[in-house]
Amino acid sequence: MDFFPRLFWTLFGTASLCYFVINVALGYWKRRGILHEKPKKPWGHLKGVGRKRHISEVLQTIYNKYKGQAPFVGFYALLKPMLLILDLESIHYILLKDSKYFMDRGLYYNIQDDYLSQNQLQMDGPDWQHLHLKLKSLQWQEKIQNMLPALLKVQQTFSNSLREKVTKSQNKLNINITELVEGYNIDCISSLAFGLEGDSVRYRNTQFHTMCKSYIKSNFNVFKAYLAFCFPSLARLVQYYMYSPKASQYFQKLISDKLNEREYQHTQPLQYDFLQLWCDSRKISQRNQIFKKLDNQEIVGQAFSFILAGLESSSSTLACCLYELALQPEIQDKARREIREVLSKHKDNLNETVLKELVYLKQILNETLRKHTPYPFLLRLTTKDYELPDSVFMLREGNHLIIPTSAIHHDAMYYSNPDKFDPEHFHSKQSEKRPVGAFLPYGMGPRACVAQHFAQQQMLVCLVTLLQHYEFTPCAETTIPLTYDNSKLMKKPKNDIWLTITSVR
Ligand code: HEM
Repeated sequence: MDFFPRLFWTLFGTASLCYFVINVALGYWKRRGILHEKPKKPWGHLKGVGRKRHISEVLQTIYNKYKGQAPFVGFYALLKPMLLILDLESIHYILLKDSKYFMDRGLYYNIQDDYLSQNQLQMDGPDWQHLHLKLKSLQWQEKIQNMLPALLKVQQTFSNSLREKVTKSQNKLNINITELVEGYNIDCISSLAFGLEGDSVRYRNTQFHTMCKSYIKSNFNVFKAYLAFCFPSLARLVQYYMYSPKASQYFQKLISDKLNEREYQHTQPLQYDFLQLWCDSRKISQRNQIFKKLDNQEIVGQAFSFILAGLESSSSTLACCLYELALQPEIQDKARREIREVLSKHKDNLNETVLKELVYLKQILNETLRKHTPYPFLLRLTTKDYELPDSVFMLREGNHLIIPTSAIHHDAMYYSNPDKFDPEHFHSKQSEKRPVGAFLPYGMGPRACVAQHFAQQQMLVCLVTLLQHYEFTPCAETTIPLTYDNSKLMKKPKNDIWLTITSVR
């Protein structure tokens, strides 16, 4: 056959096959008779996401359109059918009561070829359960209080360096808040999880800092990552990996050196930290055969989860919080008054009791997590066919579920005037009235955030340090209103937040 007819039939055949595959894939909810949002070919419902729209906008639009009509509604992430859960009762069953059917997230991980993916956030099935049991046996949630001194040591360095910087500029300067709080969080991670002290206000370009910002491989491609999410077994077969081998090697070597220092040279840190907890666990587990000891690789994965799960979420929350306080000085003043009163009651000794008594500051933090929910949705995979109680609705094995936390946090049924930043939303009288599941910034159930208490402590300590001594106001570089970076799944400000910082007495 001549070249042109052959080319024509090849193109025609490929186009027909694509058309067929797209039609079959995007007809899934129709074939199952499930209420669904009509998809646009071939994007499903993701048209413009990543460029013009943030994923949370799409989820909120579908949530607002269908809530009250059914417990869930079907939609498509490109060709992948997904279910958006619409009511709090179903959420309660999925995350908590019947969580055994929804223990997985269905994210891609590859223990053999991508060591850093061996972390609690990404792993599923027996791999996750095995690690989860080992970590649970360490009772680390209970031990987090013992780590406050280590956290306060980081805070002290941060506070001293910042004071020096502000004093040098005649007590007032325009500052990149995003960088400032991110630096504080990196110092917390490097010190508590990797045993490496940092001082980000003075030294920003350390190797640790660079690796925290560049752990994704340089030729990362969103489309390939999407394919790995849809076809994980195939992706493992072709040894697909996401993390930069350089970052992987760096974190592995760092942890292995630090573990050697602590285990064989017996260099105990002055303050108890996560690395010491993992280190000690190896001695305990040698005696207790029920739980096998954590190996180096698992410790690297745990330490890395501080960066993967904790860095952007905490940094974005702190930056958004200071932005909101700069726009509403009366709320900022009230927070400062509370911090000063509580601290002076405890002779300026920042401790667990002080953090407990900072009721209004916690309202502010919760309001930030509500309005700027860093993880705008939770993800679950149905691992067994499941009928929602008292209904005719069936979730099939393999269905991916999305719980739209950000949309729920903006639902006027649960929060009056939801677009306004108002810490009174979390006044105890308001919170008590709210149903379970209406505030889920850290998720809920067995796969909820493992570090919720630690993250809250870390953010409160930072806010106390900043608000006690400084006032924050908008400056010429402040972008108002704040918009989110559409290219991220997380809700993270698009532009760095700049504010004027002024020393106050
Ligand atoms: C503002 C701060 C933070 C927020 C809002 C946050 C939120 C979340 C959310 C929503 C999840 C998923 C929950 C679910 O699916 O039900 C999660 C999981 C997780 N978070 Fe956090 N997180 C924060 C900070 C941290 C920090 C500092 C760490 C450090 C270790 C951390 C470690 C993890 C891990 C390991 C998981 C996976 C748990 C599992 O699947 O077993 N998070 N977090």
